[in-house]
Amino acid sequence: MDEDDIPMLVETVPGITEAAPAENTKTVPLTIICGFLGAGKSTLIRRILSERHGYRIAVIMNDFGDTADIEAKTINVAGPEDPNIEGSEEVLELANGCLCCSIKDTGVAAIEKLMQRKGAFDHILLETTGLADPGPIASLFWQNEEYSMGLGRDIHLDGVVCVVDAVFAQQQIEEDHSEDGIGESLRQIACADVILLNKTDIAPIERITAIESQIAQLNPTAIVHRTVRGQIDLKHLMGIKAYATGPIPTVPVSPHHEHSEDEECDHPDHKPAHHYELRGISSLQITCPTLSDSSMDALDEWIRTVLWEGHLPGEETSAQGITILRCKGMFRDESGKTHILQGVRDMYEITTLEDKAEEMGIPDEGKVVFIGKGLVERVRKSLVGLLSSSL
Ligand SMILES: Nc1nc2c(ncn2[C@@H]2O[C@H](COP(=O)(O)OP(=O)(O)OP(=O)(O)O)[C@@H](O)[C@H]2O)c(=O)[nH]1
Repeated sequence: MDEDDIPMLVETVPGITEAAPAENTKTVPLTIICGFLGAGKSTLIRRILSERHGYRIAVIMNDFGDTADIEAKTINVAGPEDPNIEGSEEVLELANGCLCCSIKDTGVAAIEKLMQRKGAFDHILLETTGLADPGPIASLFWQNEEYSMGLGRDIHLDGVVCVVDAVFAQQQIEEDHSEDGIGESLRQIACADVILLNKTDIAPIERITAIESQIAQLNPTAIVHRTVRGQIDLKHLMGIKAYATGPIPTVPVSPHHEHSEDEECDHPDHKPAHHYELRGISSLQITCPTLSDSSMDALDEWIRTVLWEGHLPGEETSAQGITILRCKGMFRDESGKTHILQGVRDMYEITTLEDKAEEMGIPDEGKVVFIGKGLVERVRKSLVGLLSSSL
């Protein structure tokens, strides 16, 4: 979709999903669609906007960050099936300025206003600019105290989808330098819950498998789909509940994520064979035994210290600071309760599953995954030591 194109609300088969007034009890899921310049975000969105799928989807295009001098964006809401397409037009204006501030101060309110006027959507897609770091945007939309009590009470973050260019991703990661040396293309991959490895029609197979294995090591929690022009069943993008505090699927581990002999093994007794790191970004994936109350507290303190202070518990500061971009986890306590860890940047929460884990098919063995910078062997050892002390 060109910059000047207007995003539309798709209202496919009338009658299947009539515009309903926003219910107070139901919040609308929001998916952030990120991806580096030219990866195929707009192609994906255009496809969603023109496809008959029966959902009312609001697409919010956001080009903030591409230029400091942003003109007010207009969001045009219309249904292609609507005979009064002209009449159903509705325009929202988002404030100028940086992406985060705009979303926080105006964007969320604008979306809610839109919902009040047009009825609740089934889903909201927020397409970010190719140079955006989705982390701060995700933390803004992730339900938390500030938002559930204020703005964003009608919206919840469903997940972050990253479109990756199978042809150029590796080159982009190499060339894309930002101030802290990580680069936005890498941050986007690190923060994603679902990755569409796009343009697989024109990428050589060796390149596809190479970037797939790179992604698997950088972000083992992301589910990767190969796509051509964003062709994918929407169920893989929407309603994925990646930030759910209730029942969530186990941390996904696809076959190529499983460790082989020459790859790193999570078991505390096994020494890691190597540590994969790109521009300082890597992932830490550790098997979690059943935890005692004191181990639960220790894990909570470990996470708090690492996320909020950027160093390990017991260390004053770390010469090599730790920055967590995303964390996920699931573990059991001695009473048999299952706990879910969700985090983005320095925000995290650990919630207890109300339902019985066995009934939901959740495995006994827990797992925690951290993705970020500075996750060196010392950090791994610290966490493995903490978790194995409860064995
Ligand atoms: N061959 C091929 N071309 C694709 C595919 N997906 C997108 N393209 C083309 O790649 C170019 C960039 O796609 P866009 O959808 O505009 O990418 P974008 O991520 O929105 O780009 P920016 O808005 O600049 O960040 C366009 O010419 C698309 O037609 C694909 O799977 N295969």
